[in-house]
Amino acid sequence: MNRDAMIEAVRSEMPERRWNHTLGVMETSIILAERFGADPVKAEQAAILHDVAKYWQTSRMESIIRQEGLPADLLEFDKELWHAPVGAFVAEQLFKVTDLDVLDAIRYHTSGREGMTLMDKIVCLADYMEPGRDFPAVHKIREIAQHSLEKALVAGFDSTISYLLQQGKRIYPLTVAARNDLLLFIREAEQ
Ligand SMILES: Nc1ncnc2c1ncn2[C@@H]1O[C@H](COP(=O)(O)OP(=O)(O)O)[C@@H](O)[C@H]1O
Repeated sequence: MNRDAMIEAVRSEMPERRWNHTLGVMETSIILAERFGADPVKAEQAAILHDVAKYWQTSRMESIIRQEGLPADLLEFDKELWHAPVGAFVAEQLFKVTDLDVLDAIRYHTSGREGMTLMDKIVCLADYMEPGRDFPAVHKIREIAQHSLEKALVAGFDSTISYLLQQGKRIYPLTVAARNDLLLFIREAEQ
């Protein structure tokens, strides 16, 4: 599917507010890709599709998770986490995306994972810091992202984890693994 058709199809899946967020993630993903040496075309494609399943009914997402063998442990955590792996499934099956870099960046854009690729990091960070975002740590995250993708992402995960702790909610383990791994990556890069 070409870029314009993809944009129109994704746009029709969400309210205008969320589409504006997607536009922000597209713009920010391109900037980060250029800054940190990734392919901006792939980064933009992952950004266009990252929230494609965000407004799908819970029951529809649950069926896909169960029937398509997506990680079953997702079902024990906040439903907000489901749209990312379901989105990767939709990108592959309905939008015919074959590039694993793009599919994984969609799949892990909310949770992160151990061993995040450059593309995973870019889309996940863009989701945190696109211009429409407004939460206490966002200014700091944008500032850190001027020089370090990994440090900015750790700051993003820290804000999510703090929020979840404050709310007494469960933390999906992939996010903890992602944060631990990024801290190791940063330490090794500085040695
Ligand atoms: N690691 C996690 N464990 C549990 N819940 C999470 C985790 N990461 C995100 N969430 C939940 O998912 C929500 C939405 O995340 P995200 O998709 O990044 O937000 P948005 O809908 O603003 O794009 C968070 O506010 C939080 O409630």
